[in-house]
Amino acid sequence: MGRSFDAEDPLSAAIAPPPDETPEQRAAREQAEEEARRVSDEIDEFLRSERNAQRKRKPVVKVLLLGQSESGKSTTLKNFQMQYAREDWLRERSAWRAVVHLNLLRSINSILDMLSLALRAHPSSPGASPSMLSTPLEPSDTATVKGKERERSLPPLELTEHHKLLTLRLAPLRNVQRDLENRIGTATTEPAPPESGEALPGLAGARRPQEFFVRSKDGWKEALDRLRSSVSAEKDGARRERERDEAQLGRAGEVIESCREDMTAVWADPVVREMLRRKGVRMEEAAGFFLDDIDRIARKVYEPSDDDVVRARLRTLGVQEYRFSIEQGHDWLMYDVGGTRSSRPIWYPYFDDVNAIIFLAPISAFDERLSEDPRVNRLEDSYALWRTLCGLKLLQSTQIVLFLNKCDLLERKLNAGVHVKDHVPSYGDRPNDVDAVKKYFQSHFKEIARQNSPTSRRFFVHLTSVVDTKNTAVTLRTVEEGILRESLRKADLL
Ligand SMILES: Nc1nc2c(ncn2[C@@H]2O[C@H](COP(=O)(O)OP(=O)(O)OP(=O)(O)O)[C@@H](O)[C@H]2O)c(=O)[nH]1
Ligand SMILES: [Mg+2]
Repeated sequence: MGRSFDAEDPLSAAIAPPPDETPEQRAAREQAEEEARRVSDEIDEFLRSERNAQRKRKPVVKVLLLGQSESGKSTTLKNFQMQYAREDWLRERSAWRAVVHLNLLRSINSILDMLSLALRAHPSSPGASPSMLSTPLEPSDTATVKGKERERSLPPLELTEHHKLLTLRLAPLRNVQRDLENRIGTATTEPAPPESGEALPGLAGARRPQEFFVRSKDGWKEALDRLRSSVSAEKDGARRERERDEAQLGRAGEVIESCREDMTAVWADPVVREMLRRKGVRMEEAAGFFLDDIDRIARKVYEPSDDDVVRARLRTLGVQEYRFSIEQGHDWLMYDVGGTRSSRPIWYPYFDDVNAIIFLAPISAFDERLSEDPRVNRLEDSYALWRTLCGLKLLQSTQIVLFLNKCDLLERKLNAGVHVKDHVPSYGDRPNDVDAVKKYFQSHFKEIARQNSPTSRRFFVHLTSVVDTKNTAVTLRTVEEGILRESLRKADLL
């Protein structure tokens, strides 16, 4: 098929065939033009069907996960991901190896810190001074530290040369921890307490839009990407960097494996356990607890299981956004935010158009303090946040689902002899058993919602342990159906 060209028109002139075109050249040109037209038609058709599909698509359901730091937001998101985005989950799973190893090293090194200090203060150790006993190192995570006074009046710990040897042999783990922290990034370190006395009280006073920033670059999603070998492989420089990183991770794995037996020995040692007991340190309750799994995970070839990934701790900085396709073609956008006080101002811009909020309050934290502000009780902080959210006019028609989380830790704590009324005076003489405590906290949150909501709203609550993936799957299914029904109702689609 030929084409006519207008010699006056500069564009026609520019694309006109050469005047001395042979019949073969002309046939080839026409064939190429035909092919180009076919491709162009295909593109047009593709764009048309995409536009139609967009029009037919059901509305995106937006869900925001809120709660203080370590309340379990990212863990809840992992449960969603495991259930609804299985492929992504499997692709990412082995990248969690370094995070699990880091969690383990932080626990072991904090025990070694305490052990070294106790060894120096031990009466048989040369150069020991009684003053050393009064300045024990705090563990690096949120394990509770209590009973320092009681510790001083007890007989000395039966520390031996064997303990000293163990601390020496495990010394290389400090460098490995540092390397892994550098490798994974700032999401691995907990925030420092505020320097001045004025911390952000809940959300109040934090509404300063000019401070809005998203540092998702540093969040756990990106930290994982840095650990995933397939990322940035295309450029030479990036490939060299990746190979160097992989070699570094490989070396870390070797050192960890070579220390496996000694780590097991430290954690199983009765004197070490007694030392922790005297200090009131309950490692089992700290985030990222893997000390009971040393034999399985302190290996170079270790592959994290689903449960390991759910239990691994990497804090969120900024806002992480995830899209899931949940049944019937509904897309869900979930936002996971950082929960520390300084992260909270960045929650506001997301309140405008979310369909639902899942608010997590870790009820086991009734005897703990915020790591970013040790003056504040964690349960009180959750109450304050809940009060603020329930009272916001902007959210008055947003569905809020409350997860009273970490029920497993609550039970463990009560069984260990911790009394709620020692930390929550209003608990009074109610029984110190798990059902009574859950009921009490639940009614307290319900009452806050009732008193502070601008208009009456239904109280949706779930008692959860989101590290228990089986039960959480059932909870999420109920939550998902409820949120979907509510958002369809609002969009007049039901
Ligand atoms: N035992 C137990 N551990 C939990 C539970 N929920 C979360 N965790 C653990 O608590 C730690 C903190 O959980 P995350 O989900 O990282 O907390 P987060 O709310 O995302 O914290 P930020 O990112 O700092 O705001 C992780 O090690 C989790 O495995 C629970 O119900 N029970
Ligand atoms: Mg998080």
